[in-house]
Amino acid sequence: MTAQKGAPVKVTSKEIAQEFLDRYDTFLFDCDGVLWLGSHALPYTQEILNLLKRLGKQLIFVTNNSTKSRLAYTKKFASFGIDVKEEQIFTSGYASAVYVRDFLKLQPGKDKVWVFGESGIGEELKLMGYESLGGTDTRLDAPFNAAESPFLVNGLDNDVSCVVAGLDTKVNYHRFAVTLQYLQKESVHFVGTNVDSTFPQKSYTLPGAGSMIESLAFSSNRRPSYCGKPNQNMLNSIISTFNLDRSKCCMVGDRLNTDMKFGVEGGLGGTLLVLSGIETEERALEISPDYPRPKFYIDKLGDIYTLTQ
Ligand SMILES: C[C@H](OP(=O)(O)O)C(=O)O
Ligand SMILES: [Mg+2]
Repeated sequence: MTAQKGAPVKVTSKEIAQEFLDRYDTFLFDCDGVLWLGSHALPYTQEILNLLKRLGKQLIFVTNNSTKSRLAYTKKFASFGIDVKEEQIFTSGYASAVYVRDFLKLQPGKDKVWVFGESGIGEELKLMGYESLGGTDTRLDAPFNAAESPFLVNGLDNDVSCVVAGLDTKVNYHRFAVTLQYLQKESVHFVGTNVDSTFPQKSYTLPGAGSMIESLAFSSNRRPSYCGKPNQNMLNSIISTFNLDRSKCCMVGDRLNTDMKFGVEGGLGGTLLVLSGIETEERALEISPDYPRPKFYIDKLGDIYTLTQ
């Protein structure tokens, strides 16, 4: 891993903030912990994004949160008064559906996908022509009983060729039990949306997708192919889609082992760690073999707006 040369620089003055803005043409933004915490927008999120638009910067949003589709995320942005097009948004659910289509090359109309997760996964798969089972099916909310589960009493669906697992805030033993049956079939691929151990909210840090996917990995004794950050397939497709100059791009995120690793391993011109989500200043400054240090860091993204006005 290419370590970020030199100690991270904290953005605390107008001069540093302006120099930071002038360096890059494109900003790739993580969402949870950077722009918002759950349903609460972080301070000056709308203002800083509008400032960047006025400066002619390109904005791309890259979230490991697979619970919503790209289209659903445009509605979340709109609820905060921010106009974002679907094409600007990349989720780990979308990256997983691309992996199913382009890497596993499953056949729509023939190969089905069992989903452990929320609507964002099934909706992206559906847009690519795949039928998915499980996911938000409310029959999974019932307490698990092997003799009564509609997913087991008639046997597993033999057309299921892949499991895609992500964050599921309605997680229960029924979902784990049926998903494990599919994972016990060697012919069924195991795809994980993202490795995040936790999920930042306004007042709490909650279990993240990785904590659920790793539970499935442990019980099935199988390793998932993770598709979200820091997987470089997602960054490579973003770079080629928008024909970007990596040296003029900056990744902005709140997590060292996903967002900062994604940017540094992707050879981007810079990284900005925000301390409004998962990480602390101590962790931003420590040298670790597991993740790179950011080039810049800041208490919260909106400080760039307040420092430069
Ligand atoms: C935390 C992560 O989302 P992100 O921070 O990548 O938007 C997730 O929701 O699992
Ligand atoms: Mg985040």
